[in-house]
Amino acid sequence: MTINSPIHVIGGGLAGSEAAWQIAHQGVPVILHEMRPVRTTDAHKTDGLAELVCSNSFRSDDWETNAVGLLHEEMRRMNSLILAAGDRQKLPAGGALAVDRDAFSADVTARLSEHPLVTIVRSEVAGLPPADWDNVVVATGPLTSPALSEAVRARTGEGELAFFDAIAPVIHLDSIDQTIVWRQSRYDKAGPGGTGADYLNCPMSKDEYEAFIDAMLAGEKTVFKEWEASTPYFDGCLPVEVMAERGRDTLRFGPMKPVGLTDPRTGRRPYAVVQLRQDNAHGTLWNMVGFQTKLKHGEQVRVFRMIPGLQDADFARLGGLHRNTFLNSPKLLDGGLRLKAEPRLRFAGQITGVEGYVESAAIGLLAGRFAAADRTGRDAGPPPATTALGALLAHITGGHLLDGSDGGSSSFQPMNINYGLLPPLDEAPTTDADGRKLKGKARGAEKKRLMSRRALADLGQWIAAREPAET
Ligand SMILES: Cc1cc2nc3c(=O)[nH]c(=O)nc-3n(C[C@H](O)[C@H](O)[C@H](O)COP(=O)(O)OP(=O)(O)OC[C@H]3O[C@@H](n4cnc5c(N)ncnc54)[C@H](O)[C@@H]3O)c2cc1C
Repeated sequence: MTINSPIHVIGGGLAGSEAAWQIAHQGVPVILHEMRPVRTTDAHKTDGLAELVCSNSFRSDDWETNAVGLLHEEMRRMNSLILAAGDRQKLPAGGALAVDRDAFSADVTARLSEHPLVTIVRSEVAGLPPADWDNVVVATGPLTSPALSEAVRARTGEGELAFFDAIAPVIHLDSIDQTIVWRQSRYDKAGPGGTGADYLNCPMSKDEYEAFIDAMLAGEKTVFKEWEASTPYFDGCLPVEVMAERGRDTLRFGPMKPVGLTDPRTGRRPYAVVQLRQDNAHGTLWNMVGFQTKLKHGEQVRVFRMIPGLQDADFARLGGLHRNTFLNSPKLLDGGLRLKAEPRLRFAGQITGVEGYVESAAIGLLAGRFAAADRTGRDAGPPPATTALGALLAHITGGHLLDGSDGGSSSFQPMNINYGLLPPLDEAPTTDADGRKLKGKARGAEKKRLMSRRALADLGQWIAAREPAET
């Protein structure tokens, strides 16, 4: 293969469009295969590239104190098509970046159609790509066509490609009240790789438990979309409120069972327990074990803050349950997003286990650059882990802790970008720029500011070392 042999990108959504753009921008020809309008998904309505299937918002555009805003800024500095089109087609939306969805999709479609190195083919890739496609980016999204998802599942192994996400909330460690929770594994069992004190435990008295069950039963839930409802709940993925509906004690004998745990404050076993398990290698994020839920987001915050120790919880991710095709990426993909078992196939977008328009496009950006670098022999390398781009990549390719100790084969579930994915600062700030002592929210905001500045400085150096022309 020569530098003029095309790279194939499958799927012209947020990730595939960005990947194709990045590849072409590196001077490599690219063929973008999009199945719409020949075939479509249950959510898409048009034949436009990068169609936004639901909200028209890319969320906060504040790069200083919001992680998705930081990701926007990093992508702008990396010549992102999705961010440039978003900026061109933006609508007034306060601090958020919201776009005119039709104009945005038309803009992306036009830029790619006009690019001399991009060819757009409107057809489904209905199985693994032909053997002579040596460099492929698969960006077919949460609603990948059945023929291709079956082929990927056959290649990756049963159980390594999920068709539903069952997301339990994830909480920032520094918002958990350490005077109430304690570290202990059930019966102090160390298990493989554990210490016997691997979980954070939130104890509940009988009254607290009863009030919690009442709140959960009364809480407003989201409903499945019509096409999602035909798929039944999977074993082990029952929403916590559905379990509560089956009997007031079901949770106390299920995920909230207190057996093998002793509250050091009382010396006794509590009436019920909510367990939190470490979610990332940095140890900054903890997920609520067994708490996948369809409670509305506002209700989750209200109800879950009733749990002792979580009264001030800052949620990095709230729970949910959706149709969603995604890989067990930390196990299957290498650091360059290639399938370890078949490195010609690289994955991008939501199918890699990131969540959201911007995150999907961000992984498309990296996959496109990595694919082009393979072709040209230039060093793409991963962006520093201190950047939002690098942190997201690190999370899906290994930073998330794969955990089998609760009996599940994988606890990997889709993730939005958040500051908990970035390595903590060497030293947390105690004073502001004027030397005033920082407390509470102001301290948290200053921490984010410092992490954002570190990210952009590190990204700048990384870009300068690789692409002097772009600095
Ligand atoms: C119903 C729904 C609502 C969502 N709402 C939001 C939201 O409001 N905000 C948010 O941030 N995120 C939302 N998401 C999550 C997610 O960020 C988006 O789905 C996002 O579009 C994912 O980007 P992607 O490029 O990975 O996939 P997509 O944008 O879905 O792109 C995949 C493309 O691949 C094509 N394709 C699929 N299979 C094949 C094949 N075999 N051959 C050729 N082409 C193929 C599809 O037609 C599609 O164009 C939602 C997801 C769903 C399913």
